[in-house]
Amino acid sequence: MNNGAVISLRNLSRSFEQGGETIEVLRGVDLDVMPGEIVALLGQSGSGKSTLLQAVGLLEGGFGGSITMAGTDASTADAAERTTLRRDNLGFVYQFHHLLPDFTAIENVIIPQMLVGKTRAEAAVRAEELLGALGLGHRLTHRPSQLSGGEQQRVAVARALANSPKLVLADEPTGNLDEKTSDRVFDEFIALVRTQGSAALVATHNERLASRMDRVVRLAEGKLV
Ligand SMILES: Nc1ncnc2c1ncn2[C@@H]1O[C@H](COP(=O)(O)OP(=O)(O)OP(=O)(O)O)[C@@H](O)[C@H]1O
Repeated sequence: MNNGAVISLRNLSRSFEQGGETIEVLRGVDLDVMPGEIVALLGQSGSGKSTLLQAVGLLEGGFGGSITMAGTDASTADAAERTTLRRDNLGFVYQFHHLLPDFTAIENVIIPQMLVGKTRAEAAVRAEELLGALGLGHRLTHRPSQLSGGEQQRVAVARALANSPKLVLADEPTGNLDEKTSDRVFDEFIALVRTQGSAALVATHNERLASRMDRVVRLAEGKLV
C-alpha cells in the first residue's frame, strides 16, 4: 500500500503475556501520518502510547497487523531491512535524552550523521545550524553533564533531526522538565520540525502541548478514537 503516508498502520495489535494473563494493549489501531504532519498521540498512563511508538520505531517485533513506512511494508521486513528503514526515515526523541556522556553537544549531533556517511565537516555544519537554531550556539563543546536539563533535551532534538528524517518519533520529549522549560523546549522542537519539513508523532499526557500540533489522536481501550 502506498497512499503517500510516511507511516500507515492498519489493524495494529500487541498483547503481552504476564503471570498467565494476556494484556491486550493495542487492539486494531489504524493511523496514517502524512509528510510534514505533526500528530499528537494522547492517552492515559498505560493506554499503550509507548507501545505504539515502539511499533513504529521498528525496534521490536511481536505486533499484529501491518506497518507501512514510506511505502515499504515494514511488518514483513527482516532485521537488516528494518535497520535501513529506521536509518532512512526516522528520528527519535525520548523523555530522557540518552546523549553520549563522553561526547560534547556538537559531537552528539555529528556522530549520527557520520554513521550515514557524511564527512565530519559536513556533519559539523549541520550540527551547528541545528544547535544554533535551538539557542545552543554557545554550548557546542559542553558535555551533557555540563548542560541544564532543557539544554540536554535541545541537543537530543538536534540529534533527532540531524539526518532530516521523514518522521520524528517523540515519547514525552519534554516530560522530565519543569513546566516553563517544557513549554519552551516543546515550542522550539515543534517549530524546528516544521521548518525542517519532517512529520512527527508525539506521545504526551499533556493536552496543552497536544493542542499545538496539527492533529490529535487518542488511544483508549487499545484503539484510536
Ligand atoms: N514488556 C511488557 N510486558 C508486559 N506488559 C507490558 C510490557 N510493556 C508494556 N506493558 C503494558 O502495556 C500497557 C501499555 O504500556 P505503555 O508503556 O505503552 O503505556 P503508555 O500509554 O505509554 O503509558 P505512560 O503514559 O505511563 O508512559 C501497560 O499496562 C503496561 O504495563
